[in-house]
Amino acid sequence: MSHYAPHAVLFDLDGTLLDTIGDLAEGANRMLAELDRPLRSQEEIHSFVGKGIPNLVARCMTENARATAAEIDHAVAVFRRHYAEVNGQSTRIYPGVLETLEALRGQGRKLAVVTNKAEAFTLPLLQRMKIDDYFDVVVSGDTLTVKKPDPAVLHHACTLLDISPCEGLMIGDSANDALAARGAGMPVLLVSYGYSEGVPVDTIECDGLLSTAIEVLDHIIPR
Ligand SMILES: O=C(O)COP(=O)(O)O
Ligand SMILES: [Mg+2]
Repeated sequence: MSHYAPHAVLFDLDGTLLDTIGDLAEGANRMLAELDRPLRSQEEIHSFVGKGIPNLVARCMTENARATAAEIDHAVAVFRRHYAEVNGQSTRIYPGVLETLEALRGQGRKLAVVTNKAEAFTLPLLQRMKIDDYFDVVVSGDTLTVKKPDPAVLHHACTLLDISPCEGLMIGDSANDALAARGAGMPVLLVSYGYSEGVPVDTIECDGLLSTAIEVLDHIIPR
């Protein structure tokens, strides 16, 4: 097992820190119902999460169906209205996450969230789940004009954290996290319980798999 001594640990949000699928599915199906489109199963929506809200909405509208670009743009606005109402309602913190954040903080490491979720939903959700105080830096899906897997979001987070990418450790759940970290030159561990767009997580190139968040601590040299 590889061991790291990171100055900062950067976490993905959906599927890594928080189980948000119930609220994402509720927001998506309220949108589809309002637009008179066929509803989607939670399993389908699970495989659509990972590349941000516009991508989730586009996939809900176009997979085995047709929609114009204008219809998708309108659907994004409808989704955002519904998701704002349900964001956090059925969201749960994954087992071991609070203990892990506490331990890392206790070791004096900086913590960050780097998510593809839009900022308007990220900050209220962190507050609602009472985990916002753990994080020194939050980079959301629309903080820059690009999202994960573009490494620019990790470079941006590192600038705000005042570290170089090799002094960070990324914890994520999908190829978007792994590719962003690889591109930035940052080690990356993936949790096996999250949302990986229907791709088996053990087929994604990374530095190690975690079956619960607390296993992050096994990869870190204590100080
Ligand atoms: O909003 C998404 O599609 C995924 O968000 P995440 O980057 O926190 O997993
Ligand atoms: Mg994720």
